[in-house]
Order: sequence, then structure tokens, then C-alpha cells
Amino acid sequence: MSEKGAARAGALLSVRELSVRFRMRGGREIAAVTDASFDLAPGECLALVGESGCGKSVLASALLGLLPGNARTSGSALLHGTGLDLLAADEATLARTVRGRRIGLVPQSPAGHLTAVRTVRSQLAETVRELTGLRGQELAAATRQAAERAAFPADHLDRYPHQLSGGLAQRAATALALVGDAPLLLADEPTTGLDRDLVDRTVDELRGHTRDGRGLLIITHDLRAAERVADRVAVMYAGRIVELSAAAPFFGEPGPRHPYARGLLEALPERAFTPVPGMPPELGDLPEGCAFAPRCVRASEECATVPALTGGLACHHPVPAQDVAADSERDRHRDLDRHREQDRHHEGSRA
Ligand SMILES: Nc1ncnc2c1ncn2[C@@H]1O[C@H](COP(=O)(O)OP(=O)(O)OP(=O)(O)O)[C@@H](O)[C@H]1O
Ligand code: NI
Repeated sequence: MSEKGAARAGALLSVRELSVRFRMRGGREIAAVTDASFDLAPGECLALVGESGCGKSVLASALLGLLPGNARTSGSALLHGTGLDLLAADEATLARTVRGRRIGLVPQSPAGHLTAVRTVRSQLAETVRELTGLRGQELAAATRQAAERAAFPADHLDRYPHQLSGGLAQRAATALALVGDAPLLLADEPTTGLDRDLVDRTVDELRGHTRDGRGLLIITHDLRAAERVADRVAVMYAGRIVELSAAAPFFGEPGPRHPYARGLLEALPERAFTPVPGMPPELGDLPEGCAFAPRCVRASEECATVPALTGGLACHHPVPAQDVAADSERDRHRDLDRHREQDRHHEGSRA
């Protein structure tokens, strides 16, 4: 998978060196996203994971043109079939042809995205009508189906957003995002506030969206959900993608190669249940080199420079490679010791 240079042929979405800076009062700058590059293939689900505040939602907002006025974006994000660079497109184009039509969004805080003064049914129906053109009985039925897809209970359809629990608001937002089967779905923490069964059901429904060559970019804290649905995983740390890997070797053997990604997995209750020590850095005050180095047991002088993302990894000391090297080094010493031992033994018996 190419990470730099030209967009990949046939990709649904090709993001290259996407960076987002927020200008703050006093000239301070927040480096929310730096040089993010990835492709999303038709039919593929990519999970974007990483600690709170690492830039995941900002990345998604940048793709949809939903950043506030103090944000500056650079790089490119080509959306297949539109000839559009999402980062260069004007607001009218994004509003008219991209958001909701080419790209569906499950927003991170659904309550704020639902219209306060209208019932869920009326909001869903409007979206269904807009995107499908259905009317009357057919529209009513399609609205109920849309709710059902996201496990939104039919008997709550006539409620207003403020009458919904967080989990129900989440499901209403997911239902809205699924209407119209946009070629690309961005789901930002779509399972917040849901219990495990509903998490599974929701991510399975989102995954189902990738049938027929559609794509899914799912942003989640929930590594179990990511493991359940993702084909590939992108791990973000302090605004950068530090590892981009196929999901099977990442969650299984040999496991992640970036020490941070490894730490994230080890923090899971069903694994070692030990959190990554320390705290992520302030994005307004990043260190010079690798931002993870201060928390990394493997850090050395090399880490004073930012490692480039090559072969899906941005690290001067990737884990298995070193472990394998360390193990073979240990084995070599053990063999040497054994040979010396044997030599001494032979010498002893000769004497
Ligand atoms: N409008 C803004 N102005 C200034 N800084 C912002 C703005 N929006 C986000 N940020 C900063 O950008 C960084 C990345 O935020 P983002 O919301 O993308 O994190 P995240 O990875 O989605 O976290 P979470 O998992 O908590 O949702 C944070 O440091 C945040 O404070
Ligand atoms: Ni977020």
C-alpha cells in the first residue's frame, strides 16, 4: 500500500499528507493532524484508533469540510467518482453533493447533530425523501426500515432528541447516516453509550454497508469493535498515523509493531490490562522528534527525529523486529555459553 505520492488507482478515498492546524489566540498553533496518508479501497473497512485528543475527529471533520474557521488544512483527499479533492472543494459543493450523498457521517456527538425541534421520525423521513425520492406510504415504510437498520426502536420514533438517552441518540444518528447508502461512510465513535450486544449489532450493520464496494472509515476507542469489523487499522498518536496494518496480524500474530500500538492492545482488560504509562503530549506543544518517545521504553537518540511512515510503520524501534533480533542475540549467547561449557567439559575430561 502506497503511503506517499500519487493517489492509489481504484481507491474510494486517497488521503495524502493531510495536516490540520488550529490558530489560537496569541499566535499559538495546535497541530491536530500531521501528514496523515492512507487509502480506502472499495468494500474495505478501516478503523482509526488512538487515545482521546489524538486528532481522529479532526481528521474526519477535515474530510467533510466541517472544521471551524480557525483551522488551516493542507494535503489532499481524493474522493473516487467525483474528481473532487475534498480538502480543496468549496462549501457549496461539499454541502450539495458530498455530505450525506457521497459520504455519510455518524457524528461523534449525535445529540448536537439532530434537530432539536423535530421528532426522529420527521428527521429520518426528510432524509429518506431527499435521498430516495419516496413519498406517502412508501416513505413511511422506508423511514421505519431506516430506524430498524440502526436498531432504533419504532415506538420511540415520535420522540424529540432531548427525550432520547445517549445510546438512542447514537442510534438515531446512525440511522440517518445509513440512509441513501453513500459510497463512503465515516462513523466517529458510533458505539458510545451502547452496551456490548448493541455495539456488536451496530458495527455489524455498519460493516454490512461495505457490501457492493462501499467503504467504511470507523473511528473508535473500542478496540474490540475495531477487531470485529476492520480489514485494516490505522493507529494515531499525537496527530500522526504511526501504524497502518492489516487487522488480522495486528490483533492476532505477530501483533502491532509500533510500541504505542502494542501498548494500546496490552491495555485491554482481556490482555495484560496495563495502561500505557504517562500521558500523550499537548498538540499545541509537541516535542521535536517522535512524540511517543517520552513514553517509550525503546526510545533512543534516534527518536530525536520524527520517524517517517514507511511500510505502514513510523517508528525507529518497531517491536517484533527488535524482539526477534534480541531473541536471536540471546539465543546466540546461549549457544556460545553452551559451547564454551561443552569445551570446558571436554578440556576437563581430556586433562
Ligand atoms: N476547534 C478547535 N480549536 C482548537 N483545537 C481543537 C479544535 N477542535 C479540536 N481541537 C484539538 O485538536 C486535537 C484533536 O482533537 P480530536 O477531537 O480530533 O481528538 P479525537 O482523537 O477525536 O479524541 P476523542 O477520542 O476524545 O474524540 C485536540 O487536542 C483538540 O483539543
Ligand atoms: Ni473524536
